[in-house]
Amino acid sequence: MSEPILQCTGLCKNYGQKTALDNVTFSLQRGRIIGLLGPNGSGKSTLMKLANGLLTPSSGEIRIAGNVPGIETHAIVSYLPERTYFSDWMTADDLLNFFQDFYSDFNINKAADMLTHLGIQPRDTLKTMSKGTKEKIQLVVVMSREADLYLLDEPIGGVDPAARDYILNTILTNYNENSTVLISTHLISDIEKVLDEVLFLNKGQLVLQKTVDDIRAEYGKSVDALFREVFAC
Ligand SMILES: Nc1ncnc2c1ncn2[C@@H]1O[C@H](COP(=O)(O)OP(=O)(O)OP(=O)(O)O)[C@@H](O)[C@H]1O
Repeated sequence: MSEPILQCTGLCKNYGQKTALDNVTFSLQRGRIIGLLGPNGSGKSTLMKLANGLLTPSSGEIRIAGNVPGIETHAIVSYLPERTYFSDWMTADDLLNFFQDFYSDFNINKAADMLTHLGIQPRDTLKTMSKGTKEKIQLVVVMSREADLYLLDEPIGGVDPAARDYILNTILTNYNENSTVLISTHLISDIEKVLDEVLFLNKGQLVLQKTVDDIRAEYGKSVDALFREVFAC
């Protein structure tokens, strides 16, 4: 098997006394779309931030294509954070130019086409846009990079169901067979049709890593149904 695009070994992250990730070990291969699923506070965003080098592990390690997160990995990872970091005065056009300046793998024509398709005006500022529209723009720019690994932290939470389908198709059609997409979400039933594999996190521990096909074959259930059973309150 080829080198994993992402590998965690005994990964732990504490915030003071609070354990957010507890001895997490798994690896992800290239060419897969993977759902990172778990209840509130299970450690999904923490894992995404560690993969981006925004946090450092308390112990254990996380590697992207064999490297510790840093300058080399930023060049191959496209990250959609859980919260926007763009300024309100920026227009959609500004954002495209910003990405083009920052990332040599950014395909500005692809991004512009997607914005047109979504009916987003290039001269509108983020300040005047709805939450869902802002989310769409962010996802468009993140998916318009030719990255090896896309880390999407809650990409469709504020987007209406019709736009969700467009966005999922955008994800499917914009990644190539050597890339991997890791998506954290609570909207499992919307997203499971595009997933190859899922990771279930519970209280910072990895409790399941399986392909969607295996889940259907072994449990006779959808991922959504299995999630509701495993995490029933
Ligand atoms: N900056 C922080 N300081 C202290 N504790 C934190 C901090 N960030 C996260 N935590 C705690 O770490 C745990 C994991 O949080 P994290 O945000 O990774 O979970 P999550 O699975 O992304 O949750 P959600 O689905 O609600 O977004 C939670 O118990 C949370 O309260």
